[in-house]
Amino acid sequence: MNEMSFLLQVRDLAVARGGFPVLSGLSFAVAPGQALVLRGPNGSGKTTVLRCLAGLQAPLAGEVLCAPDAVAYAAHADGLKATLTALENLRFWAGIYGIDDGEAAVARALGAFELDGLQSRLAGNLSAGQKRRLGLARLLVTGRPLWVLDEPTVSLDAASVALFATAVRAHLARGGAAVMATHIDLGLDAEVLDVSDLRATAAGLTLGSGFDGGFDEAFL
Ligand SMILES: Nc1ncnc2c1ncn2[C@@H]1O[C@H](COP(=O)(O)OP(=O)(O)OP(=O)(O)O)[C@@H](O)[C@H]1O
Repeated sequence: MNEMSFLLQVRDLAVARGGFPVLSGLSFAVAPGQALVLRGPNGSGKTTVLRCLAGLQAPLAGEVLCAPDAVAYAAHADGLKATLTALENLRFWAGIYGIDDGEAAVARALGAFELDGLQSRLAGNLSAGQKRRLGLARLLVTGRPLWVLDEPTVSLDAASVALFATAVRAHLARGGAAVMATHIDLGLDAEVLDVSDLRATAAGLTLGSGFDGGFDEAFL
Protein backbone atom coordinates (compact mmCIF):
# COMPACT_ATOMS: atom_id res chain seq x y z
CA MET A 1 0.00 0.00 0.00
CA ASN A 2 1.47 3.39 -0.85
CA GLU A 3 1.85 6.05 1.80
CA MET A 4 -0.99 8.22 0.54
CA SER A 5 -3.54 5.48 1.06
CA PHE A 6 -3.21 5.63 4.84
CA LEU A 7 -5.46 7.91 6.87
CA LEU A 8 -2.90 8.00 9.66
CA GLN A 9 0.75 7.12 10.02
CA VAL A 10 2.58 7.18 13.31
CA ARG A 11 6.35 6.88 13.25
CA ASP A 12 8.55 6.24 16.24
CA LEU A 13 6.29 8.32 18.44
CA ALA A 14 7.21 9.26 21.99
CA VAL A 15 4.80 11.11 24.27
CA ALA A 16 4.98 12.81 27.64
CA ARG A 17 2.37 13.64 30.24
CA GLY A 18 2.66 16.14 33.04
CA GLY A 19 6.30 16.68 32.16
CA PHE A 20 7.33 13.01 32.19
CA PRO A 21 8.04 10.73 29.23
CA VAL A 22 5.37 8.02 29.20
CA LEU A 23 5.83 5.89 26.11
CA SER A 24 8.27 5.73 23.19
CA GLY A 25 8.93 3.86 19.96
CA LEU A 26 5.31 3.58 18.80
CA SER A 27 4.78 3.08 15.04
CA PHE A 28 1.68 2.05 13.15
CA ALA A 29 -0.46 3.01 10.17
CA VAL A 30 -4.21 2.96 9.66
CA ALA A 31 -5.89 2.68 6.26
CA PRO A 32 -9.51 3.40 5.31
CA GLY A 33 -11.73 0.62 6.61
CA GLN A 34 -9.34 -0.34 9.42
CA ALA A 35 -9.82 -0.31 13.18
CA LEU A 36 -6.90 -0.41 15.57
CA VAL A 37 -7.27 -1.12 19.28
CA LEU A 38 -4.58 0.08 21.67
CA ARG A 39 -4.15 -2.24 24.61
CA GLY A 40 -2.03 -1.90 27.70
CA PRO A 41 -2.38 -1.72 31.45
CA ASN A 42 -3.66 1.33 33.32
CA GLY A 43 -1.18 4.16 33.06
CA SER A 44 0.69 2.75 30.07
CA GLY A 45 0.02 5.86 28.00
CA LYS A 46 -2.95 5.02 25.76
CA THR A 47 -4.84 8.23 26.58
CA THR A 48 -1.68 10.26 26.08
CA VAL A 49 -1.14 8.74 22.63
CA LEU A 50 -4.76 9.42 21.65
CA ARG A 51 -4.45 13.04 22.82
CA CYS A 52 -1.43 13.35 20.60
CA LEU A 53 -3.29 11.88 17.61
CA ALA A 54 -6.09 14.38 18.27
CA GLY A 55 -3.63 17.26 18.19
CA LEU A 56 -4.13 18.21 21.84
CA GLN A 57 -0.47 17.80 22.60
CA ALA A 58 2.72 17.66 20.59
CA PRO A 59 4.82 14.52 20.28
CA LEU A 60 7.94 14.40 22.36
CA ALA A 61 9.62 12.68 19.40
CA GLY A 62 8.55 11.03 16.16
CA GLU A 63 5.78 11.92 13.74
CA VAL A 64 2.01 11.82 13.44
CA LEU A 65 1.06 12.11 9.78
CA CYS A 66 -2.58 12.75 9.12
CA ALA A 67 -4.63 15.04 6.89
CA PRO A 68 -5.75 18.26 8.55
CA ASP A 69 -9.31 18.00 9.87
CA ALA A 70 -9.38 14.21 9.55
CA VAL A 71 -9.81 13.44 13.23
CA ALA A 72 -12.92 13.29 15.40
CA TYR A 73 -11.92 12.74 19.01
CA ALA A 74 -14.12 11.29 21.76
CA ALA A 75 -12.35 11.63 25.08
CA HIS A 76 -13.25 10.36 28.54
CA ALA A 77 -15.51 13.39 28.87
CA ASP A 78 -18.64 13.32 26.71
CA GLY A 79 -18.22 16.85 25.32
CA LEU A 80 -21.86 17.76 25.95
CA LYS A 81 -23.51 21.06 26.83
CA ALA A 82 -25.65 20.24 29.87
CA THR A 83 -28.16 23.03 29.29
CA LEU A 84 -28.90 22.08 25.69
CA THR A 85 -31.19 19.20 24.76
CA ALA A 86 -29.81 16.08 23.11
CA LEU A 87 -31.04 17.35 19.74
CA GLU A 88 -29.57 20.81 20.30
CA ASN A 89 -26.22 19.26 21.25
CA LEU A 90 -26.03 17.34 17.99
CA ARG A 91 -27.13 20.41 15.99
CA PHE A 92 -24.46 22.43 17.80
CA TRP A 93 -21.73 19.96 16.86
CA ALA A 94 -23.01 19.58 13.27
CA GLY A 95 -22.71 23.39 13.01
CA ILE A 96 -19.20 23.38 14.49
CA TYR A 97 -18.05 20.79 11.94
CA GLY A 98 -20.00 22.49 9.15
CA ILE A 99 -21.10 19.35 7.38
CA ASP A 100 -23.33 19.75 4.32
CA ASP A 101 -26.27 17.55 5.28
CA GLY A 102 -26.39 18.62 8.93
CA GLU A 103 -30.06 17.93 9.73
CA ALA A 104 -30.02 14.55 7.99
CA ALA A 105 -26.81 13.59 9.82
CA VAL A 106 -28.32 14.65 13.14
CA ALA A 107 -31.37 12.47 12.46
CA ARG A 108 -29.15 9.52 11.53
CA ALA A 109 -27.04 10.01 14.65
CA LEU A 110 -30.12 10.05 16.91
CA GLY A 111 -31.37 6.88 15.25
CA ALA A 112 -28.06 5.05 15.35
CA PHE A 113 -27.80 5.49 19.11
CA GLU A 114 -31.54 5.11 19.83
CA LEU A 115 -31.82 8.64 21.13
CA ASP A 116 -34.97 9.69 19.27
CA GLY A 117 -37.11 9.37 22.38
CA LEU A 118 -34.63 11.45 24.36
CA GLN A 119 -34.00 14.23 21.88
CA SER A 120 -35.89 16.87 23.87
CA ARG A 121 -34.25 16.04 27.19
CA LEU A 122 -31.53 18.31 28.53
CA ALA A 123 -28.17 16.59 28.21
CA GLY A 124 -27.51 17.38 31.87
CA ASN A 125 -30.54 15.27 32.82
CA LEU A 126 -29.52 12.19 30.84
CA SER A 127 -28.20 9.12 32.64
CA ALA A 128 -24.49 8.35 32.42
CA GLY A 129 -25.01 5.74 29.70
CA GLN A 130 -27.38 8.01 27.77
CA LYS A 131 -24.83 10.82 27.95
CA ARG A 132 -22.19 8.48 26.62
CA ARG A 133 -24.49 7.45 23.75
CA LEU A 134 -25.05 11.10 22.91
CA GLY A 135 -21.32 11.80 23.12
CA LEU A 136 -20.66 8.97 20.67
CA ALA A 137 -23.55 10.03 18.40
CA ARG A 138 -21.61 13.29 18.02
CA LEU A 139 -19.05 11.37 15.93
CA LEU A 140 -21.69 10.88 13.26
CA VAL A 141 -22.18 14.61 12.75
CA THR A 142 -18.50 15.43 12.34
CA GLY A 143 -18.07 14.09 8.82
CA ARG A 144 -14.52 13.18 9.82
CA PRO A 145 -12.95 9.94 8.61
CA LEU A 146 -10.68 9.07 11.53
CA TRP A 147 -12.34 8.39 14.88
CA VAL A 148 -10.00 8.55 17.86
CA LEU A 149 -11.80 7.03 20.82
CA ASP A 150 -10.77 6.79 24.43
CA GLU A 151 -12.64 4.07 26.36
CA PRO A 152 -15.78 4.67 24.29
CA THR A 153 -17.90 2.04 26.01
CA VAL A 154 -17.58 3.30 29.59
CA SER A 155 -21.09 3.44 31.17
CA LEU A 156 -22.70 1.59 28.24
CA ASP A 157 -24.88 -1.46 28.82
CA ALA A 158 -24.60 -4.49 26.52
CA ALA A 159 -27.29 -3.24 24.12
CA SER A 160 -25.58 0.14 23.81
CA VAL A 161 -22.18 -1.48 23.27
CA ALA A 162 -23.79 -3.35 20.36
CA LEU A 163 -25.15 -0.05 18.94
CA PHE A 164 -21.71 1.45 19.18
CA ALA A 165 -20.07 -1.55 17.50
CA THR A 166 -22.62 -1.30 14.69
CA ALA A 167 -21.86 2.42 14.26
CA VAL A 168 -18.12 1.72 14.07
CA ARG A 169 -18.65 -1.09 11.57
CA ALA A 170 -20.76 1.20 9.36
CA HIS A 171 -18.10 3.92 9.61
CA LEU A 172 -15.40 1.46 8.50
CA ALA A 173 -17.60 0.22 5.66
CA ARG A 174 -17.90 3.84 4.45
CA GLY A 175 -14.10 4.06 4.26
CA GLY A 176 -13.58 5.56 7.69
CA ALA A 177 -11.11 4.32 10.27
CA ALA A 178 -10.85 4.17 14.05
CA VAL A 179 -8.11 4.10 16.64
CA MET A 180 -9.36 3.35 20.10
CA ALA A 181 -8.31 2.43 23.59
CA THR A 182 -10.67 -0.09 25.07
CA HIS A 183 -10.44 -2.96 27.50
CA ILE A 184 -13.46 -4.77 26.10
CA ASP A 185 -13.89 -6.87 22.98
CA LEU A 186 -16.28 -5.10 20.62
CA GLY A 187 -16.47 -8.02 18.24
CA LEU A 188 -14.89 -5.88 15.51
CA ASP A 189 -12.37 -7.21 13.06
CA ALA A 190 -9.76 -4.91 14.59
CA GLU A 191 -6.00 -5.08 14.85
CA VAL A 192 -4.72 -4.99 18.41
CA LEU A 193 -1.56 -3.12 19.32
CA ASP A 194 -0.21 -3.74 22.80
CA VAL A 195 1.76 -0.76 24.14
CA SER A 196 2.88 -2.48 27.36
CA ASP A 197 6.48 -2.84 26.24
CA LEU A 198 6.85 0.74 25.04
CA ARG A 199 7.14 2.39 28.43
CA ALA A 200 9.61 5.26 28.20
CA THR A 201 12.52 5.32 30.58
CA ALA A 202 13.67 8.65 31.93
CA ALA A 203 17.19 7.73 30.82
CA GLY A 204 16.10 7.07 27.25
CA LEU A 205 14.24 10.29 26.60
CA THR A 206 14.56 13.92 27.47
CA LEU A 207 11.95 16.59 27.07
CA GLY A 208 12.92 18.24 23.81
CA SER A 209 11.47 20.77 21.42
CA GLY A 210 8.19 18.90 21.01
CA PHE A 211 7.26 19.50 24.62
CA ASP A 212 5.71 22.79 25.53
CA GLY A 213 6.33 22.53 29.23
CA GLY A 214 3.20 22.73 31.25
CA PHE A 215 -0.51 22.98 30.69
CA ASP A 216 -1.74 19.88 28.88
CA GLU A 217 -5.47 19.79 29.47
CA ALA A 218 -8.24 21.08 27.24
CA PHE A 219 -11.97 21.70 27.39
CA LEU A 220 -13.67 19.49 24.83
N1 LIG B 1 -1.58 15.63 34.19
C1 LIG B 1 -0.72 14.67 34.49
N2 LIG B 1 0.40 14.90 35.20
C2 LIG B 1 1.29 13.92 35.49
N3 LIG B 1 1.15 12.65 35.11
C3 LIG B 1 0.05 12.35 34.40
C4 LIG B 1 -0.93 13.33 34.06
N4 LIG B 1 -1.91 12.71 33.38
C5 LIG B 1 -1.54 11.41 33.29
N5 LIG B 1 -0.37 11.19 33.90
C6 LIG B 1 0.35 9.91 34.01
O1 LIG B 1 0.74 9.55 32.70
C7 LIG B 1 0.73 8.13 32.56
C8 LIG B 1 -0.04 7.73 31.33
O2 LIG B 1 -1.42 8.03 31.53
P1 LIG B 1 -2.53 7.67 30.45
O3 LIG B 1 -3.80 8.30 30.94
O4 LIG B 1 -2.04 8.04 29.10
O5 LIG B 1 -2.59 6.08 30.58
P2 LIG B 1 -3.66 5.03 30.02
O6 LIG B 1 -2.89 3.92 29.39
O7 LIG B 1 -4.66 5.73 29.17
O8 LIG B 1 -4.34 4.51 31.35
P3 LIG B 1 -5.83 3.94 31.69
O9 LIG B 1 -5.91 2.55 31.08
O10 LIG B 1 -5.83 3.90 33.18
O11 LIG B 1 -6.83 4.92 31.12
C9 LIG B 1 0.15 7.58 33.87
O12 LIG B 1 1.22 7.11 34.68
C10 LIG B 1 -0.51 8.79 34.51
O13 LIG B 1 -0.49 8.71 35.92
